[in-house]
Amino acid sequence: MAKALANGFLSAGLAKPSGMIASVHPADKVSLQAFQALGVETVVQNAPVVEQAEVVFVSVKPQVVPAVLKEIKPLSRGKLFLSVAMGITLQTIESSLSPESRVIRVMPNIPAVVRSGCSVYVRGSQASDADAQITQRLLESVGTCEAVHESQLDTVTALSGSGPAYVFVMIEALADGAVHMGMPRDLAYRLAAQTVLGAGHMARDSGLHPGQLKDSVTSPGGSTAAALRQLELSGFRAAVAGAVEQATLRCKQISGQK
Ligand SMILES: NC(=O)C1=CN([C@@H]2O[C@H](COP(=O)(O)OP(=O)(O)OC[C@H]3O[C@@H](n4cnc5c(N)ncnc54)[C@H](O)[C@@H]3O)[C@@H](O)[C@H]2O)C=CC1
Ligand SMILES: O=C(O)[C@@H]1CCC=N1
Repeated sequence: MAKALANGFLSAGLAKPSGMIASVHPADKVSLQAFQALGVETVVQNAPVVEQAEVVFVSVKPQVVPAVLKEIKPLSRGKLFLSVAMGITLQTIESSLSPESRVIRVMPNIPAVVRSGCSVYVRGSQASDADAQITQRLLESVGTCEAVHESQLDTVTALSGSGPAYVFVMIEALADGAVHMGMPRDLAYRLAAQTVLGAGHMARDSGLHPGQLKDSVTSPGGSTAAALRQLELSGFRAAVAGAVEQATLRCKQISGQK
């Protein structure tokens, strides 16, 4: 996620490679090379990052967050931390860093890499209006960004944080169906991806309910109606809604709420 954000900030012209520094696990050569390819200084300790940066993204796996916060606590005074870790609460982060640090929880998503992400954020107890503005500005440069209450964050994670994965599976499945019917795979992926993009655009911008948009595609007695019947028989809606529910529960499990 950090690489996607860095890439997005650079494409947006909001930051220069010389203005960023990234730390990676010493064994993680893939991340090392990815940040280096962006021209960003990359180190294998966290201290130089916290010492040099004013805004520090915490973008390690939730299980690694406690050890990283413990390590950087002595350096954290006066810094703004933006944590993208799922399931790690503001209370946990704030109590693990200097009381004079400021924390904001952010839930971005991976399309930030192409500046089509969507993010939400929640201000910690010490974060100022200026910190919220910095967060908003950074994340709006790579997509949409809005403030939410922390009680929404697990469900946001399950919907828009993880959501691109569900959509990628759908694109694969759409293409698989077309390939099964004899279409070349590259054409199938192009059409599937553009179909999702176009439908998403309409769902976002038309002001119409998704059900109305669905109806506009569904000619009486036609192919879409036949396809939709098959989706309903296969439990498509329940499968997708269930995925969001399961992901939310996993976030709560990680944060110790369940
Ligand atoms: N991948 C996604 O689409 C999204 C991920 N997130 C959050 O982002 C965080 C990172 O997830 P991913 O990027 O998917 O995982 P990842 O495994 O791709 O990245 C983790 C990064 O942490 C680094 N790392 C590991 N141990 C470290 C340590 N001790 N000190 C410094 N760096 C260390 C690794 O080198 C790697 O670059 C997670 O907390 C996740 O919940 C949030 C939204 C979306
Ligand atoms: O799978 C995960 O845990 C993270 C959180 C949201 C997207 N990826």
